[in-house]
Amino acid sequence: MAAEVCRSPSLRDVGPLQFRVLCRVRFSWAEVGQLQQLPSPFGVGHSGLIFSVCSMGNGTSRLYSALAKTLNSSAASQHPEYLVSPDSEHLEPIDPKELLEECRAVLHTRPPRFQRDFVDLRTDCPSSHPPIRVMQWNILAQALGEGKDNFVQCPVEALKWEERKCLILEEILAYQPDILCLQEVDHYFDTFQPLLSRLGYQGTFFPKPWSPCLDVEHNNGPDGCALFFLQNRFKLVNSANIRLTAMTLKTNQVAIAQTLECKESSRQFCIAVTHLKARTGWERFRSAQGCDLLQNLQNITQGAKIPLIVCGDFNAEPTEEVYKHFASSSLNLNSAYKLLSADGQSEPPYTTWKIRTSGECRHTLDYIWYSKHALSVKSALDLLTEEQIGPNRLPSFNYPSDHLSLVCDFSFNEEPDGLL
Ligand SMILES: NC(=O)C1=CN([C@@H]2O[C@H](COP(=O)(O)OP(=O)(O)OC[C@H]3O[C@@H](n4cnc5c(N)ncnc54)[C@H](OP(=O)(O)O)[C@@H]3O)[C@@H](O)[C@H]2O)C=CC1
Ligand SMILES: [Mg+2]
Repeated sequence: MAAEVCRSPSLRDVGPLQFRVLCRVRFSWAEVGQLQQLPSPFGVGHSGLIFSVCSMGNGTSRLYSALAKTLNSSAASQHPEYLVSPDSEHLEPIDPKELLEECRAVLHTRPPRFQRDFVDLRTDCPSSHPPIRVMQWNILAQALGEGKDNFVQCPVEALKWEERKCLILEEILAYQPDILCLQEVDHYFDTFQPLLSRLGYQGTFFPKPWSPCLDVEHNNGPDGCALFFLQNRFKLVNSANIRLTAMTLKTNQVAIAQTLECKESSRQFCIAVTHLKARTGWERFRSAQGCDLLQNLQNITQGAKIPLIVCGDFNAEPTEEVYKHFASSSLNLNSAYKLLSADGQSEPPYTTWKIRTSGECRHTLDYIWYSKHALSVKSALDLLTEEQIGPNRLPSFNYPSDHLSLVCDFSFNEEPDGLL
């Protein structure tokens, strides 16, 4: 194996502002065998890529250094390279405004951002503490967008990572969520973890065990779920990386669940992110994965004693069984985006809209579930209109993913005892 440290500027990858230290690792298939013996924080993708599956930071950097020393340095190879954890300890904080300006400079040839507004949902529940802003977003894995998804009306130039990542960052910087729940992240270590840590977030990544990204030539590693929270607002109480099961079988889908404590109020809550199995024909499988996730969340919230927020691309319309399991769970959950409808009972008409070879795919698949007695939704970001999305649908030069971001502001209800 050969390990080398390379330095590269930030946003372009990524611009002149920042300076990054990255560790680049190359290893042979023989070494992949050795890597399989490693303890759980590390995993090996089936194309021979190494990745860490635990929360990043100093601990992982140290683990990585230890790993590098255990491998035989004579066995250099021509096998795929993968960028492992950058050492975020040495990274300077970034001013979000400066990063936004850098993103806009990269995007100067693109059409302007779509305007989306927060809808005030007026709860009669005043809170003395600032709301908790949660963003749910399937950001579209770069390898899947370029190699698998077949977005037939989307020009390949619109998918260029150097610009698309700026559109993703711009969306995050525009809404400044306190908590960010992402799916299809295949640029965690080289983009989101280093940049978001410099914006004050603590991140965790859990890749899919057999990510379809690894089948794509020139992939950037596996895709998975990522969860980020602002360190100045929350303290991590505990964290669980969950590989979902279906009828007791281990599946390729994952979730992250973390218990956080608000620094202002000392109130605790659990936040979870997941991405369930896609495609028609897999409805029962998704339902079983949902049941497994609910069971895990029952245990983590001590039988619903701790308020819960679950964000996900469920790959299921509201008519599906998995949706009904969540809606009728003893965890007492409601789906936040229903509150945007006139009667508060209907999900939005779409959260994803794309054109594949099979035709137009317009579906409601993404949700933010919350403990309806313990939490209130103060406001929610409205969705893009059909006109904004345009005739070629998503992704596009204006919007980086085939899924829309969902953003909600939550507050704790005053007297949740016994009502969770
Ligand atoms: N070697 C092995 O033993 C195994 C390998 N694998 C690999 O994993 C892949 C499947 O993984 P799995 O996690 O089950 O994947 P999923 O079926 O859940 O889908 C993977 C991704 O494909 C996107 N997708 C959904 N519908 C379509 C479509 N019609 N066309 C193109 N893309 C679509 C989904 O995006 P969205 O959620 O946005 O809809 C999703 O991110 C296999 O193709 C294989 O490569 C899997 C298991 C075992
Ligand atoms: Mg997708």
